[in-house]
Amino acid sequence: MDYISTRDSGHRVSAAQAIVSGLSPDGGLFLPESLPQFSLSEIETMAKTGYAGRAVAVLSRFLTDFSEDELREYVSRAYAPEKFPPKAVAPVVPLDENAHILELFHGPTCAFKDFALQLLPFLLTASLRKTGCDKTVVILVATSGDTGKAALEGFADVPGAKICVFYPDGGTSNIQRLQMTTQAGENVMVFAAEGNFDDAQNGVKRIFTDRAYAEELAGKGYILSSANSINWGRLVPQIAYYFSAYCELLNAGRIKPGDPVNVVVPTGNFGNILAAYFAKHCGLPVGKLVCASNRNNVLTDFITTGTYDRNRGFYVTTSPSMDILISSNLERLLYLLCGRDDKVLRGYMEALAKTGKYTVGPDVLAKLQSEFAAGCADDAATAAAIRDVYRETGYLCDTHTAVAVNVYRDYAAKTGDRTPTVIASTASPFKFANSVLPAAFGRAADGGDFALLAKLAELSGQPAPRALAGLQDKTERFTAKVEPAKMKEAVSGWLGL
Ligand SMILES: N[C@@H](CCOP(=O)(O)O)C(=O)O
Repeated sequence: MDYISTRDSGHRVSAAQAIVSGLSPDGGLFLPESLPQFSLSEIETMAKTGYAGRAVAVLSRFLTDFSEDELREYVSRAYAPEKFPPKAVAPVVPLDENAHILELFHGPTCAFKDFALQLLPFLLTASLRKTGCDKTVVILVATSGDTGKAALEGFADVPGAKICVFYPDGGTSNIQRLQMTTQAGENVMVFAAEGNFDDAQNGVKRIFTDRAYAEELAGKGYILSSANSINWGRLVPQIAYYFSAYCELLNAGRIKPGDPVNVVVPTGNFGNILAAYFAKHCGLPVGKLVCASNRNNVLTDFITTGTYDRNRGFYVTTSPSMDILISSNLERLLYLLCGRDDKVLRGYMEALAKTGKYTVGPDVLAKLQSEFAAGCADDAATAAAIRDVYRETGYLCDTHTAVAVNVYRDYAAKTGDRTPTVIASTASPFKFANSVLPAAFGRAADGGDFALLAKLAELSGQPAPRALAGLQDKTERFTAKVEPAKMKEAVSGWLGL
């Protein structure tokens, strides 16, 4: 199967080439030329296997230049028992009669990003081989909190790879920051970028599309790639866990084969919900896709009105991984909704770059609204959702998941939709103990990060993940700051150019 750039439908590459490049040189994102279809009986067969079997079944239909044996090996290493709990890689926990939490935070860095970023190093190094590239791959990452650590963990000391992460200075939780700044590995670098996530992401995209810089790097034996969800290799492993969630519901007798489920996703860069959209369009019985945002509610407004307008205040919230106003993956959805018309898509993206806004036509808006619902929750509503869910069910959710629960409850109340629902839980509550502790238990968030972790463990009766509690014994290695305009120079300096 070939992959096509959203900004030039004539630009076709193999899966391996798409994974190596990350972003298309024209600035577009790669998409499969068509979507593989899964029948109900194939989904029922998947339900009889474990997580690895489901992941291989999905990946092999998208990554057709990889053999099933290769994929099986990569998947078994990525989701090995020392990284994810073997019987509960992506468990589904009932919240009430209709709602279920898909827990995606049991990997090494306690966030859903591990599903893709434990696998991407295998996919990327194999893709370099398949494309005959003998250069060292330099992975640039912009993060609002979770991707950065997951990417560092995945790529640390991977031969033939170097990784550099930019996080917004002051824009992540302190635990998220420490996860990154204490990262071990000879091939890793972390910078605090001045400004917000959008500034960091724009800076990284500028570097990717700087052809002269790519040539300069090539001359020194380097090639750039991305571990953000602009890279197709980041997105495709996420499609697998929506199939897995459906299988879990079937196995638990919560649904019958063919029953539709709604999916609610807290999202900033639109990658996680887009993975659910792809699962739906590959044949998974999904009804509504509910897009949940925090106070940075540019996506809520877009889905409600058809106008995407990033000209608004940027807020630092208690769900920092979603503090984003330029949602990269929306470009992929728009391309599909406008019938793969690259000219129309380029028009939207040019308007976004020049004016910070665009409005889609009524046909695109109608298609969008037929599949997506949207809502948002500010920090107070998020805290109230954590408190209510904990009091009602004993379930402790993190701030991002709480945004989704709040939006789901609003959606269900407004529409009366009682379809069985999967709510993606994207991070461990312990990553955000400073917000979760006061919300769930009414305790003041004082005493330092690790005292808060310990208190949350004590009051909830759940152990704090070792990967987080262990941070207190680690030394911070990375303290450098950089202006977004100087990110390229920072990369060059780190590479010793
Ligand atoms: N929420 C992300 C922001 C980057 O998104 P990605 O899906 O492109 O990696 C984060 O936690 O960094």
